[in-house]
Amino acid sequence: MPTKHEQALDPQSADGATTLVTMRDVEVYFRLQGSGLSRLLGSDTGSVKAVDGVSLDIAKGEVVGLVGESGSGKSTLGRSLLGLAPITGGSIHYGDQAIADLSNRELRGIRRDLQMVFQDPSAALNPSMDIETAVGHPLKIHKIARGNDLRERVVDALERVGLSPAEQFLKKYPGDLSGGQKQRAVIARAIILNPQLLVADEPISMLDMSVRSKILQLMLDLKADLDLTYVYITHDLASAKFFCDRIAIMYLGRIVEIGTTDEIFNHPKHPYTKSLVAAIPDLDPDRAVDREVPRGEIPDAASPPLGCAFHPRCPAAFDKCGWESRDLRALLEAHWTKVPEADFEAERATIGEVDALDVPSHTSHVPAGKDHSGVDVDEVLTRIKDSDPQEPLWTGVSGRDVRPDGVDVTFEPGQDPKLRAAGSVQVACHLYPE
Ligand SMILES: Nc1ncnc2c1ncn2[C@@H]1O[C@H](COP(=O)(O)OP(=O)(O)OP(=O)(O)O)[C@@H](O)[C@H]1O
Repeated sequence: MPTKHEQALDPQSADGATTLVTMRDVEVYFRLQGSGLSRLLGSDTGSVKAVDGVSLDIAKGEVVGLVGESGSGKSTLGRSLLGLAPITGGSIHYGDQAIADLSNRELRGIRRDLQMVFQDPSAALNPSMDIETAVGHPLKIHKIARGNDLRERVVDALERVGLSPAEQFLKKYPGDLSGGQKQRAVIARAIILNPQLLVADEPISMLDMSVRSKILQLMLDLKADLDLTYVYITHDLASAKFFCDRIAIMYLGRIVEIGTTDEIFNHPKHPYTKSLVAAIPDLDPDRAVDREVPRGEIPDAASPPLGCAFHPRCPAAFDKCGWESRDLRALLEAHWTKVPEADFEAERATIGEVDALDVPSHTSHVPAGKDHSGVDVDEVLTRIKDSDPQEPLWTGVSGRDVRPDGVDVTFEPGQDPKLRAAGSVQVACHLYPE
């Protein structure tokens, strides 16, 4: 007879697996503080969309990877799952319980089932607490065991994570342990309450190369022994390949592609996924291939690009992708870093102040410099276009109106691609229309 709790966790998905966590349109927006004056005036200081409309089901027993560059929202999404980062939109259900609706007491109860392993084991362990106390702490907090029973459970957890013989570790302090041993102790603490799901946030990135795969192997062994489910957060696609059943590629708060590990590695669809897969270092120099690393850096999440957020860096971008004023400014500046000094001086004098292009818009005005006209500006724009006709920004230009004081450049409004099925993966990219 299943317990009430087990019944709650028993919505069967189509393929028969039990869905443990259901996320729908999850948003985690952080309000920007702004200056004291703007707060006083009540003006809108904007927000960072750390997670921006993520839907994801996690089946019991799965290892789901959240992969992306720094700032893509992986940690915030992982934290939101445990109620550590409050959601500002959408819903997260653990079984039939909506995480956002839980009281603090109920959340504490849920945290027996949902545990987190962090990146830095040194920061996760109190340096003045011995390992027995640290690993047994959750049992004490939840009033589950004490005395000999508690010690036995700690010994069992330490043995399970390979800190063996456990008795030799009980009275040690974190400072006595290596990085790998500390992370094993952190994992022991995370499993001691028999959780259902572990969110592991870059659990190996601060460890020596020599122990990284051992820790991942330990986690896989524990998964088999304890029937665990993992959410594995990493910027390192190679480790996700080893560890995950399914991988969600994140970019600026969104999932841009999700599929089985095999699909993601062997048939990546989103240009961002392709670039991440191509950027994995190849240990065999004879098999080295050209790397299609995305150009530029990940944009500011407080002011993401219009249209598809990846378009400014995308090698496959085209007219629909959402070109805008900031792309034009970036293009002008990139061009000016490449031309000879004299051309730069002349073009820079022809075009006036371009700061206004920093306001995101599909219409922009490129002003003429002092003693120059719109015709002169248009000539410069033509020269720039002719110098690199493959530049995808020009596919998005729907109008170039020459005015006396400059040129109005209008872009196709573009669209923000939704995540949708493309073959056996889901992908958010205009290259894969409905
Ligand atoms: N408490 C917060 N207040 C304001 N902004 C935040 C906060 N936490 C995260 N952010 C912002 O949200 C975005 C996503 O951050 P997050 O840490 O989730 O990304 P990440 O992919 O895990 O990156 P990293 O690997 O560097 O941790 C970033 O732009 C970050 O600056």
